[in-house]
Order: sequence, then C-alpha cells, then structure tokens
Amino acid sequence: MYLFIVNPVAGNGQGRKVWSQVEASLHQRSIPFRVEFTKRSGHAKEIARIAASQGNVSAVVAIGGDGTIHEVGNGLVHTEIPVGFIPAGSGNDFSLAQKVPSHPEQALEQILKHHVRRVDTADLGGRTMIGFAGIGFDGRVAETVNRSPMKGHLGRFNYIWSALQTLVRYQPTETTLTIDGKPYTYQGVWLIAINNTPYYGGGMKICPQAVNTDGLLDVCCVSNLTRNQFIRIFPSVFTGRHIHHPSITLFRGKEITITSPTQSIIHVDGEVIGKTPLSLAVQPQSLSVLHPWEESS
Ligand SMILES: Nc1ncnc2c1ncn2[C@@H]1O[C@H](COP(=O)(O)OP(=O)(O)OP(=O)(O)O)[C@@H](O)[C@H]1O
Repeated sequence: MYLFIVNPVAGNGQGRKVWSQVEASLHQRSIPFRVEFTKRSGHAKEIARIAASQGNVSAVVAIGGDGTIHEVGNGLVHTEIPVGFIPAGSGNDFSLAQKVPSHPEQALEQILKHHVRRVDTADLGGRTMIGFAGIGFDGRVAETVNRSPMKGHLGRFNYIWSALQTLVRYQPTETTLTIDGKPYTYQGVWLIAINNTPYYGGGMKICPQAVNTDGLLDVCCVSNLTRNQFIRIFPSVFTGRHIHHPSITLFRGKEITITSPTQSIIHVDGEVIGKTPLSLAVQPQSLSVLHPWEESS
C-alpha cells in the first residue's frame, strides 16, 4: 500500500490542492492508499520513520517541496522503503532532477509505473542531505526565500528575487574547503554548493554533472568576483555554462569540510540549518527512490 505524506502548506497551499487531484485519481483507479498530513516542521520525518518501522507500506509518496522531500528522505534513509515525489512546493529542485512531471496526475502516473533505484545521500552528522546544500550567499538566499511573504506566490522567481536582494549586501569571505583530506583556501568566496543532483534554487544548474548514483558529491566554489562580475555570470547558472568561468572551481569527493573565519549560513535541501563549520560524508546508495520505468528499461 502507498502512504502519501502531504505538506498542506507547501507552495503556499499548493500541497493541499495537489493532493485533492491525486486523491480523486487514486479513487478513480481504485488504488488503495493511506494519507497523512504534516502538522508542523519535522512531522514528515516522524511519519516516514514510523511507516518504515511498521513495515506495512510498500512506498511513501511525498507531496510538497524540497523541504518535505528532505524530511521524508531523512525518515527513510538506510531503509528499503522507496520514496516518490509529487511536486507542490515553490522550488521543487529534487523533483526536477528526478524528471518528475509538474502536473500531479502525470506525476502519479509515473509513480504507479515505477521501478526502484538506490541513490546517494550525504550525512551531516545526524542529518541527511538528499539533493543539495549551499554555504554563504546561497544560505543567505535560502533564509530570505523562507522568510518571504511572497514565497508561495512567486514560485521559482522568488529565488531570483531573493538572490538579487542578497546580492546588494553580501560580503564574500575567505573559506577553506577540505576535499577527501586535501585543503583548498580561497579568498572572496561568494558561495559553495554541494550537490548530489544538478539543480538547486528553483532550477539553477549549479553542478551540471552531478549524478546521485556515483558515490561522490559534486562541489562548486564561486570566488574572487566583483559584484558586477557576479551579476554578469549569474544568468549562465540556469544553463550550467557558468562552470567555464575562471572564478568557478569544481571538485568531486566523498568527504567535504567547509570552514571560514567569518561564519557563513548553511542551507540543506533549501532549509537553513546553521552556520559553518560544516562536514559532509557521502552515503552511497542509501535511499530508495521511485524512478520512471521508461528511463531504465
Ligand atoms: N502543517 C505545517 N505547518 C507549518 N509548516 C509546515 C507544516 N508541515 C510542514 N511544514 C514545513 O513547511 C516547510 C516548507 O515545506 P516545503 O519546502 O516542502 O515547501 P516549499 O517551501 O513551498 O517548497 P520548496 O522548498 O521546494 O521551495 C518545511 O520546512 C516543513 O517542515
């Protein structure tokens, strides 16, 4: 039996609307299901964890945005219960990377024809990163996005709007990345992104070559740019062409530590979790996800 975990407030109420379409479709097809609505932050993780321990669900489907996926993924990591996604948030970057259709009924269709694939996550010391993390400018943007009263109304444009607001004030800082034991120090670091999947920030292709089945984390470090240069290269992140700029350095590794003399804000899967220092270690093939059947066959 499928368990649907619905975040009714994701996408400023979009979660509830998407669920009513999915529910009608499930009834129409006579598919048995259970549904639980999240009541507070952290609740999706609790529901998923209990479902995994009881063993009476075959798959969990998260209806919400990246924050809901983060929580459900944290509840199911290191279990065999697969998770599927029906996007209803404002960013939906993980769904974008998994090529989940944005239309609820098409997304459901894909879930019903799924096969299961194990994907990598990363451990941050008790918390699990499912898709992506960001430090510095990105952390500040995530904070601005999550506080914005316009979040649910502007959708992806809210990330761009928040990025522009942050750009005016943000001060780049010295940062050291240690990748599998090797340290690299950069002056004037704007941001460091650590990704399992290419996208974050509502469709920005920050680590275009990231794959969540290779046992490695992709890292993109943006440093040594004036504010004007940063503004000029910013649009190229939507196509992934920013990686050719000399101020962009890419890394790949299994264990990553980030430190900075001035503390920088960190977000994980779009949720602000604190400030540097940060240590992550890849957890290869630690989460089962529902994938479209067509892709693998
Ligand atoms: N009933 C609830 N009331 C308030 N907050 C909730 C409730 N249920 C879940 N949440 C919280 O809502 C937050 C936002 O959820 P989510 O990230 O899925 O949507 P979004 O922010 O609209 O989408 P995205 O992250 O893709 O931009 C999460 O941090 C989650 O913990």
